[in-house]
Amino acid sequence: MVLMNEHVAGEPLVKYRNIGKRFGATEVLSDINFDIYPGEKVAMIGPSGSGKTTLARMLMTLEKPSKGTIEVGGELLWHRNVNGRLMEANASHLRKVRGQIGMVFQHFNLFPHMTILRNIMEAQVHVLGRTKQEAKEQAVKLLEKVGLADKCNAYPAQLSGGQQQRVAMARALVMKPKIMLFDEVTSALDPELVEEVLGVIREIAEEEEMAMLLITHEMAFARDIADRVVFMADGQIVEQGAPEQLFNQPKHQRTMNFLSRFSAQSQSV
Ligand SMILES: Nc1ncnc2c1ncn2[C@@H]1O[C@H](COP(=O)(O)OP(=O)(O)OP(=O)(O)O)[C@@H](O)[C@H]1O
Repeated sequence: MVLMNEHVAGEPLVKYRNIGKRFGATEVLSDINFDIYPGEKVAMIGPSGSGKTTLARMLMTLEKPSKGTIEVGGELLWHRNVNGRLMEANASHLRKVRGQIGMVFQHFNLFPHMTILRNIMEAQVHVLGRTKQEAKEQAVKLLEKVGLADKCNAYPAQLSGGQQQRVAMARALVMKPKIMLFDEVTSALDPELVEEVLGVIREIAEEEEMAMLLITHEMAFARDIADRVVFMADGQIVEQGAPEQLFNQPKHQRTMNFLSRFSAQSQSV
C-alpha cells in the first residue's frame, strides 16, 4: 500500500480550496482546505450530517460550492468570474475532468433493464468510445476481479445487494479513474454482506494505483486500509492524520468524543 508521506512532496491530484456550502440559510461546509495525492487512500469519518457526502458530491460536480474552488488534475471544476460568481464549465471540459473520477454510492444505481455485462459496457462504449468487443473484454476482466464472472447475463434484480455493489465497483473501475470515491457503500447492505464488499475494496486499495476517498462508518476498516484519516464535524475538517495517530492519539476533544461514542456503540452491538 502507498504511504501518505511518499506523496506529500508531489502535486495533489485533488485540491479543495476555501470551500463553503450553504443550503438556503444553513451553512453545511465552511472553509474546507483539503488535498488528495495521486495514489493516496484517504478515509473520511465523522458524525451524520457533518458534510462528508456533500464534499464528495462536489468532486463529481453533483453539487456546487457556494465559496471556493476545486481542482482535479490541475483543472478547475468551475471557474469564478471577477465578481466571484461561479461560471459553468463547458460540457467537454466537465466530461474530461469527471472522466478522472469514479464513484460508488450507497445505492448501487445499476440499470435494471440491462444485464450485468451491459451495465459495465455502456459507459465504455458511449463515453470512452471503446468498441463493443473491447468493452466486453474489459467488463469480463473486471467482473472476474470482483468475483462475479458467472453473473454476466444476470439482471441486477437477480443479484444480492452485496453482489450488486460489487458490480457497481466494477463499473466504476473499468473507466480507469485517477480517483475512486466510495460513499458509505456498505450502509444499505445486510450485515452478512458487508464483509464481502469491504473485502473487494480492500483488494482494490492494495492492488490499484488510483487514489481513493472512502467515506465510512466502518472504523476498523478505515484504520486498516487508509494512508490518512480525515475527521469531519459540523462542516469542518477537525483533524487529519495517519490512522494510528488519529485513532490512538486524537488531538481534539471532538475527535475523542466521536471515537469513544463509536467504540461504545460497537461494544454494545
Ligand atoms: N440537497 C440538500 N438540501 C438541503 N440540505 C442538504 C442537502 N443535502 C445535504 N443537506 C444537509 O447538509 C448537511 C450535510 O449533509 P451530508 O449528507 O453531506 O452529511 P454526511 O456527513 O455525509 O452525513 P451521513 O454520514 O449521514 O451521510 C446535513 O445537515 C444535510 O441535511
